[in-house]
Amino acid sequence: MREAEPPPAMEEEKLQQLRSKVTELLLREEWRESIQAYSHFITLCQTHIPNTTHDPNHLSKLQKSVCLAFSNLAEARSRLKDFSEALRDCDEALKMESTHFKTLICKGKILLNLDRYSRALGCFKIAIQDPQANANSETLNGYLEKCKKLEFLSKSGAFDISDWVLNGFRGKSPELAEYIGAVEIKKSEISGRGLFATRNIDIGTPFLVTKAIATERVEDVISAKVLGKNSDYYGIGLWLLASFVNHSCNPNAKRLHSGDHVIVHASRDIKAGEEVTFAYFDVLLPLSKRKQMTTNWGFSCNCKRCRVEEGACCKKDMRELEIGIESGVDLGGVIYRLEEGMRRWMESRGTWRRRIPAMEAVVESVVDAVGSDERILKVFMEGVKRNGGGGGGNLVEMERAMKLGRGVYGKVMKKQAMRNLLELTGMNEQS
Ligand SMILES: C[S@@+](CC[C@H](N)C(=O)[O-])C[C@H]1O[C@@H](n2cnc3c(N)ncnc32)[C@H](O)[C@@H]1O
Repeated sequence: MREAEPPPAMEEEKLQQLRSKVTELLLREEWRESIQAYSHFITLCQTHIPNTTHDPNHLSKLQKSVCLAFSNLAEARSRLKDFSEALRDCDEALKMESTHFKTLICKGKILLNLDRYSRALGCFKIAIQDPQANANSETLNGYLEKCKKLEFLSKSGAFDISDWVLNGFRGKSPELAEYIGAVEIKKSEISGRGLFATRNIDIGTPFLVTKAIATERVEDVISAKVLGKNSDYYGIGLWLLASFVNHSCNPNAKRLHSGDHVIVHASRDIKAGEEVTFAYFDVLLPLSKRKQMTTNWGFSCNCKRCRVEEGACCKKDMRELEIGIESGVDLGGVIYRLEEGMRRWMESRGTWRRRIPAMEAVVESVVDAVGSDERILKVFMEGVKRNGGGGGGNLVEMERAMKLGRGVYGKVMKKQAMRNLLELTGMNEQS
């Protein structure tokens, strides 16, 4: 026997009760419960829609309720970061009312979160034409500007994180967009697959800015860890494209974490076709310690530097260097002695083009390998200060400092900001 349909008044009352309940859940920000309740509410409304076709007013009211419920459902899902389902809910709402203000804002915000800047811009552009936009014009214009800015950044890679760096990586982290520069994934000689440059990349140039696809954090925000500057780094994440970058003890790229994003820049000039590599750990360590580190990481390092240092040609020099580092811990002294040795060697032979000797290999493995290490920059600054500098030398030294600085911080720092930073570290005292 068919169950009798409830009279419209009763049905309306039931819906009203459910409506109050879901609104309360939403206001209390109980997202999971809101999702359940809204889904139930929508199903209930949808079963009643066929019974209301004879009453256009009632039908339209019901459809409006469903549209709003889908919109709120999307909001609740997006709060739980279920963006794909949330987008589907937005589209359901927009099917019923293509310019639904609340849904357009919600969809725009979701798309922004998913780094779909131009589609997000499209949503906000429609929303701003709604009369309700007047009361929210500041927020809406903010979103429009943000979309335009991020769209530009994702196309140009013209990031500037000067303020944040100069502020010691504290405070508001810079607004970043996903950006993929001239790179591709290919088979690597180091191990498995690797990331390769498809064009020459100048030192300091950011060529990959990407958001973590998964994070696990102890603190609310993953804070930046740049060479020990931020000791409060408590988080792990998976950055898909960056995860193809192999380790090298002579790396040519550097990472900088900002929120969920990682910015990758060239810490040395990278040639087209060259593999992009990171230092997974402190590569200023001597060979024996680095071997321990790679063992901890679960692999045996197959980078060029390790292969050279393991080779017979420079074992003696490397041993001396290791003893020097282990006993003296005077990093500056070691590096300067090595540079001095290299200079003398060059002078005695009168040319740079001869066969690369052991000492040069040693110097290269220390200075070149870790040139993007902030400690090297500091040692260099101290050396410049100690030696006084002066006259034309200043300019050359400043250029070297700028190059080292770009290796450390990247071109993501404006030139003037970089100058200020270097001056803060003491470069100005000699001018
Ligand atoms: C983040 S993945 C790099 C991408 C990896 N090659 C792939 O094909 O997916 C890190 C892994 O690559 C390998 N690897 C990275 N650098 C290496 C190196 N210098 N020598 C040997 N294996 C390395 C190790 O197996 C390491 O666990």
